[in-house]
Parts: sequence; structure tokens; C-alpha cells
Amino acid sequence: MAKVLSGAGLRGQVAGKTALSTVGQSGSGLTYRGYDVKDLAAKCQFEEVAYLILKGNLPTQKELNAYKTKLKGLRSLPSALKEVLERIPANAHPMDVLRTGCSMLGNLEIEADFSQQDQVTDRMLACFPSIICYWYRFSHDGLRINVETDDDSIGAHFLHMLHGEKPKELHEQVMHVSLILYAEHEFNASTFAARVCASTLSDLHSCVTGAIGTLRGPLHGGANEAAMEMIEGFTSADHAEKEMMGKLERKEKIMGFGHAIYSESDPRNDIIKGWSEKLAADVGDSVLYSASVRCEEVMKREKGLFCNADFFHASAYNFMKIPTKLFTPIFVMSRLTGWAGHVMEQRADNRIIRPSADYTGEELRPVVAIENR
Ligand SMILES: CC(=O)SCCNC(=O)CCNC(=O)[C@H](O)C(C)(C)COP(=O)(O)OP(=O)(O)OC[C@H]1O[C@@H](n2cnc3c(N)ncnc32)[C@H](O)[C@@H]1OP(=O)(O)O
Ligand SMILES: O=C([O-])CC(=O)C(=O)O
Repeated sequence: MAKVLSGAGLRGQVAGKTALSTVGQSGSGLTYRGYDVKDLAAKCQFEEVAYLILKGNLPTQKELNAYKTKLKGLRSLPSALKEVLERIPANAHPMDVLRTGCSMLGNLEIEADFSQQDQVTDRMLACFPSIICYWYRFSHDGLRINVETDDDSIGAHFLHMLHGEKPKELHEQVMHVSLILYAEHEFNASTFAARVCASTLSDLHSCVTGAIGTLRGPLHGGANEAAMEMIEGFTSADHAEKEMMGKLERKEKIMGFGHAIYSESDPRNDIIKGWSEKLAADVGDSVLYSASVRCEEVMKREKGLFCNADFFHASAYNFMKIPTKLFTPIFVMSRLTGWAGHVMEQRADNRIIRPSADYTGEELRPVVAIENR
């Protein structure tokens, strides 16, 4: 059953067309260009899905190899960008670092015209992990890392730079799945922000910079970090239940639950939950995963609410020793494909996005001279 969509927040209003994805059409489904996300997450690497979103079809092996080779060659950072990153303090939020990094890249490698949009997108896809990790390792460990690794995938490149060693196969596999699940989601807030920016015929870096800022909030991408901050305080499943009941009594919002469009479940949850369980077994966890499962049960029982994509991402990333504040930047590394795909769609059939507002202010009144106010 589809969710009843009406009310504030433009809910239920059709604001444009897309051939990129469908969300919640049967109450819980998600497709990218006609493929079920479950199918894609089970059978594909992230780079295949990025190719699908950006170019319209799944690549052949030869096309995938060429695409990966191209992306590998675009991992470096200009020295002016490194200098900027080195000036950002360790206590900055990595989403702000990425927003600045993207914006600075747009100054150094300008999208001069729309014919460059594919190249600009590939460059961002390849070097965003470098931006995050270069800043993180410099500000936290005092290291100027090499960002041009020979890792086969974007996920492995990221984990290698973050931890200073090549990731194990299981972790690379989880990164493929995670990046696939986060890649695209129709007219969510950050994508819509990107499309609004694109509709003014602005450049791709500006569209993505605005989208990063929009994804950052805890009601959107920031929920994976907020969920982690909550669950890391739980010492057992029973403790999680007690704390959750208290939060619900105090009418607190629980991050990582609920969705603007899905009514029954978020199809991405089962998939990442399964991988979180595997990772829990791999690291010998006996608390975080079971506490997370209890949170899910309590929310279903008490509020009829289900986990969205963000909730089990928290424990999964934690098991891979990814610092919590890097969770949402990983979302960016992936959603970049959706944002860019939407910017390209908007440009191909554009009219400036400019809705109207119901006026609720004062009636017309004269300006009183300043000495008489
Ligand atoms: C990848 C992503 O961006 S997924 C979303 C990530 N965001 C979060 O996890 C943040 C927590 N969740 C939320 O804030 C909301 O569920 C949103 C922002 C995702 C969707 O918002 P809406 O579409 O306005 O929610 P919806 O209309 O379904 O809310 C229905 C009721 O459930 C409540 N509710 C919804 N989600 C939650 C939650 N996580 N915790 C507690 N109550 C909730 C709402 O407050 C509302 O109650 P009300 O009618 O008394 O005001
Ligand atoms: O669609 C939404 O509103 C939020 C979401 O799940 C996403 O962007 O992945």
C-alpha cells in the first residue's frame, strides 16, 4: 500500500519528471532505471551501478573495465585543493570539508560548458574519497597521504586511504553494496536542491555543493551518524529497549526510522541489515547488532515505524572501523551519481524551478518616516 502523501513539505506534489528511479511505488520498492535495487546490490559492483545511472544502461565487462580505469586515473588532488584542506581544523565536520572541497574543485577545474558534464562528474566521483581522506588523515594523524592508490574500486580506495592498508575482501564487498544502496532516490531533498540549482543553468560543482549541504542534516543523510551516536550508548539489547522507551515517552525523534515516501519498509534496510549481521559475526560483536535489532523491534511495536536506509548502516560502518563523522560523506561519494544524473536530466529538458507561496504576512502599509517609528 502506498503512503498517503499530502500536506506540508511539497509532499505528494509532482515537481518534475525522471527516468532514473522509482521510490515506493508498491509501498516499499526501489528501482534504478528499471532494475530492482535488491537485484543490483546482489549482482553488481558500485561502478556498474554508477555507469547505469549516469549513462542509462549496465556496462559490458569491457565498458566497466574502461570506466574503472578512467576513474582510477582521476584520483589525484590539485595542490591548491590540498592546501585548502590542510587549513581546515580537525574539529570541522567532514561534510563541511567536502562541501568546501567540492566548491574549491569548481574554482580550479571549472565546468566551462555543459559538454563537460560527464568528465566533471567522473572527476568528482573519483576524487571525493581523496578529499575526505586527505583532510582526515592530515588533520587527525598529521600525514600527507598518497591519494593515488591502485585499488580496484571507489570503496576500496576510500578504506585504503582511511586505514593505511588495503581493505579485506568482505569490507570492499560491503562498500559496493552500501554505495549501491545510497546511489539514487528520486526527488529526495538533496537531489531536489541539486535540480533547483541546475534549473538556473548553474554549473555542476554548484549543484553538488548545494546538495552536500542539504544531505548533511539529520533528517536526511545525517541520520546515519545520529543513529550511531544513539546506539553506541547501549550496553545490551535490554538497555536499548529501556532507552528507546524513554525517548518515545519524551516524544523524541529517533534517527534512522521513518520515511517521507515508503509506507511499509525501506527496501535498502533488509540488505544492509544482512551485511551488518555478517560484519558483527566477523568482528565478534555481541552488543551493537543485537541492540540495533531491538531498536527496530521496539519502533515497530510502539510506533509502527521501520528502519530506513540509514539505521543499519551505522553498525555496519562501525564494524568496519569507519569513524562516525565520516558516515555521511560516504553517502555523498555514492549519491553523487544520482545528483549528477538528475542535473543532466534537468539540463536536457529545463525550465527554471520557481514555485509560488501562500502569503501570510502583513497587509499593504505605508513606510513611516524613521523619526516617527
Ligand atoms: C536516507 C534518508 O534520508 S532516509 C531519512 C533519514 N532521516 C531520519 O531517519 C530522521 C528521522 N525520521 C524523520 O524525521 C521522518 O520520518 C522523515 C523526515 C524521514 C520523514 O518525515 P515525514 O514524511 O514528515 O514523516 P511522517 O509524515 O511519516 O510522520 C508521521 C508521524 O510519525 C512521526 N515520526 C516519523 N518519523 C519518526 C521518527 N524517526 N521518530 C519518532 N517519530 C517519528 C512523526 O513525528 C509524525 O508524527 P505526528 O503525526 O505526531 O507529527
Ligand atoms: O527519499 C528521501 O526522502 C530520503 C532518502 O531515503 C534518500 O535520499 O535516500
